[in-house]
Amino acid sequence: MAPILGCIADDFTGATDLANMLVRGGMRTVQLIGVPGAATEIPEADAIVVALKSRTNPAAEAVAQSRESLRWLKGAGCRQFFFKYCSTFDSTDDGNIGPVTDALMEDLGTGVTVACPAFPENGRTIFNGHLFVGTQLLSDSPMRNHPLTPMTDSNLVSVLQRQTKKQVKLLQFTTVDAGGEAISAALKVIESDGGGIAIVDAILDNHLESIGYGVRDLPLITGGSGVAIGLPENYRRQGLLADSSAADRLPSIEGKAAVLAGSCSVATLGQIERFREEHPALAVDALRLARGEDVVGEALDWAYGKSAEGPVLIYASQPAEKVREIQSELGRAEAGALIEDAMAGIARGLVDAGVRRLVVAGGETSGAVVSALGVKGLQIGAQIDPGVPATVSLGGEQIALALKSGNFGGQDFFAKALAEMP
Ligand SMILES: Nc1ncnc2c1ncn2[C@@H]1O[C@H](COP(=O)(O)OP(=O)(O)O)[C@@H](O)[C@H]1O
Ligand SMILES: O=C(O)[C@@H](O)C(=O)COP(=O)(O)O
Repeated sequence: MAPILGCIADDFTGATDLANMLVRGGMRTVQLIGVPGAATEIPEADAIVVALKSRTNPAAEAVAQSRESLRWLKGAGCRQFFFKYCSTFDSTDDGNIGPVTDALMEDLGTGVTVACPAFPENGRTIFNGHLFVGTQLLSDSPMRNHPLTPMTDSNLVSVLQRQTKKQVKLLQFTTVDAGGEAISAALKVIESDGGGIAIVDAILDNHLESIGYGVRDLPLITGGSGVAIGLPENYRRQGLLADSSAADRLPSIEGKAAVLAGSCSVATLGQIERFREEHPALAVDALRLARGEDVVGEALDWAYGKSAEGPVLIYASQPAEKVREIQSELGRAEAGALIEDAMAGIARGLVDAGVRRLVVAGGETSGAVVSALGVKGLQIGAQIDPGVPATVSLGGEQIALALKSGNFGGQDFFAKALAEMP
């Protein structure tokens, strides 16, 4: 049977996060890496998530890749489509959430969609259009210091309106709290009133379930993984999805293990500190990289030397003040790209030396690593922590991978992931 839901994610950890949510709902889900081509086989799955690395690309590139992915997903037979971006709405005033949403709406011939990054399980809630991270407004949270997409405005209606030509409207809490029928009625009113993109308030999972029901007839849904909670039940009700208890089964993978971190989020910095207490750890120095020193070769030699001591950690992550210093010397994008290339080279070297179990922290970092490993797709397994599943690569050498969004995971995430990966 053809897949039901076709998803386009703007980064790799975001893609696994969404896939995790769908698998939890009983949908067999496959993640494809990069824009699928004519020769890409349609996987046997209920949902396909195309993972792009487009979050910080120029908007025109992100739009082109998203459109091409949509074309492929339509060709694969998907009936509903999902554009996944970060639960902290990571973007700049130049894009890419607005331009990609506009293009997908146009290609699907729809005048209305929702934009809902809420993910209460990970502390992201939306009230009166304002995004909260835990108890803080987005603009007061550590996201204001993100190395690539600093978020300094919590009002999502304003943030999105700066990125799109469409009208951005607010679907308020009172409507959401009234349930799925009230939400679909409100969306119909928006549609007949000139259409647009509705930022949708949500505080609890039951709001996301109502939103899931309320968007059952929309061709396109946009948001974080949370808003996917209610979708599998729609498909079951429509007779499209069988009960599937084995949606998260993975093959087991033998081999050495390592952790790579390029995320500078507060959560990742804490996880690094914790892992360092019991495992060998090495910091990658961005300024030495920029001077052309063989930092990658040294890191690999160090890792080979430590391989008898169990899993090693190699990280570029630094606290915000240090990142600012490095960026003022190298440039924001340049520093990011330089470090991503280095982490990719280290991952390649580690896998060549027999590593088969890899935890990667950071969305952009995961994109760089997975691309360098030539991984074409990921089979999605059980959740390790909210938003992060275990996965196994598809095609070529099988590698167990846990791709962790910078902000996600408990303090012992790295050790927990290595213990729970297949
Ligand atoms: N020490 C550093 N200085 C500057 N930039 C860094 C440093 N360490 C990592 N980066 C860059 O910061 C970005 C982090 O983004 P990402 O990997 O998506 O993490 P997150 O998931 O926390 O957003 C990457 O481009 C990475 O290369
Ligand atoms: O929605 C989320 O928060 C994540 O799925 C996500 O997109 C992660 O992005 P990074 O923080 O850049 O890893």
